[in-house]
Amino acid sequence: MMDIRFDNSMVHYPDGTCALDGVSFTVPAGQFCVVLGHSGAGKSTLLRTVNGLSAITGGRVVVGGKPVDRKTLPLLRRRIGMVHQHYGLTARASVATNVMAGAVPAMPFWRALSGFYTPAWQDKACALIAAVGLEEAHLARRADRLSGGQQQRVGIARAFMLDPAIILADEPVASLDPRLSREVLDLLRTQARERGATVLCSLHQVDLARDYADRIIALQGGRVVFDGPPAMFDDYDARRIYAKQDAAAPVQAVLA
Ligand SMILES: Nc1ncnc2c1ncn2[C@@H]1O[C@H](COP(=O)(O)OP(=O)(O)OP(=O)(O)O)[C@@H](O)[C@H]1O
Repeated sequence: MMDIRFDNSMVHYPDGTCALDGVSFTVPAGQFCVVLGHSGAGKSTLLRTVNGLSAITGGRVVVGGKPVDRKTLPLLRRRIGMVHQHYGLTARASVATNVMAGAVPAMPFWRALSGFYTPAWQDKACALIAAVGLEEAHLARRADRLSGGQQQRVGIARAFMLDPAIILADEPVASLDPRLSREVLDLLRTQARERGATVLCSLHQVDLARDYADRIIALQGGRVVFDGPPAMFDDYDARRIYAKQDAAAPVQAVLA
């Protein structure tokens, strides 16, 4: 179990864009924390500071008591699973191979290169594929032959291959319809709870955030403008964070 602490964290990209402007909050171990905000608010950047894909330019990000830096990152990355908006699967590889690929960070380089997975990894992948609700018949199917919802199930299984303490899910349901979005978020939350993982999940749908989050963080212009339980996140807050981008759109469109 690991917590994540943002301590006045800043990210200025080399072109001068300030994507995170002094963010401070702590995600306790085991929490399902949803990050909301309009496009460009800094959600992806926030998530990516946790596994070092975006380098902080000020403040600190502390994971499980250790600051994220060049020294801690190699080991830390093995404790972090990622779920992507577009699933991030190898299209022509099988479901089983895609899930086993989640073990690559813990494998010797030559093994990863040759794609040689030990029986233990194969068993683990099978168990995870079953846990995310995919039938055995799917094991050998090509990833790109699956529906979007099934592909994201594969993405979730892969993310749990190394028993991560943390899951970073960057808009995991943005490419799915509302029914599948709920199924996938249900699955992600259940798996994270059962396995004791802390989740930082960016979403743009307010209704989903309200239903699935233990806690909502809303970002605007790289700053935290809301931090609290879903029940406290009211329509006023939703209007406020989406006001800029959706000034011309009815609020209901965002809340629907
Ligand atoms: N590599 C980069 N170089 C320069 N600016 C960047 C880079 N990545 C992101 N940005 C900028 O930083 C700001 C925050 O971007 P970020 O992707 O974190 O936001 P977001 O809330 O995840 O948006 P979206 O929902 O569209 O993915 C935006 O202004 C974006 O244009």
